[in-house]
Amino acid sequence: MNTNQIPNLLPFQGEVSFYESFFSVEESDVLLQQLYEEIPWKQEPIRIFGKEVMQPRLTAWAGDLDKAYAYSGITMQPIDWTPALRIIKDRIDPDDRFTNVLLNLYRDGQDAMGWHRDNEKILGTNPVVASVSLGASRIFQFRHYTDKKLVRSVELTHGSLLLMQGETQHYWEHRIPRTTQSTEPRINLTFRTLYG
Ligand SMILES: O=C(O)CCC(=O)C(=O)O
Ligand SMILES: [Fe+2]
Repeated sequence: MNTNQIPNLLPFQGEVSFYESFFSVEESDVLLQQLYEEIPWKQEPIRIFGKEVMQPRLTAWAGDLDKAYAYSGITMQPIDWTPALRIIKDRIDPDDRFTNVLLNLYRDGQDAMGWHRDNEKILGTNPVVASVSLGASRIFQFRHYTDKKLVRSVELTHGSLLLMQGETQHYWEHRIPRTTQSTEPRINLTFRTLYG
């Protein structure tokens, strides 16, 4: 992927590029519907400060079947690539660098994801994360890990691709805040490489 002409959304200490219409509207409509139906979406509990709470969204983990994914006190067992996932992966990852994808289904604006970094050891030192969004537009925010007042925002639209790389996961947290604006579902796919 050639990212040379794309501006960096972060001012320093990381690289984030955004491709608004990576997939056409027609293609995105079909992929959204297909993923909605073919993925075994589940609401999973996570542990936060020792307490078990349900995640405010549905999730799934797909790709390399040898690679379970452990985060926030849960371990997700992978499902195989589905037809829609293969179509998306072939388009964003022709060199076959990513081993797996984490899927999130935000049922409406009340579903969200809190501040976090994608910095699990298994992702290596400078993880490359490719994030595909389908369905309702949602605001995606970055905030600097030590200067929490330093925030950058981008609207993740239907068919968009956001690429996080370099030192991003060391210095910046990200989240999808709740909103009263959006009532339609949104599916997000974050492609990752798991080492080992
Ligand atoms: O839904 C999104 O755009 C963000 C997902 C995310 O940050 C993650 O899966 O780690
Ligand atoms: Fe993330």
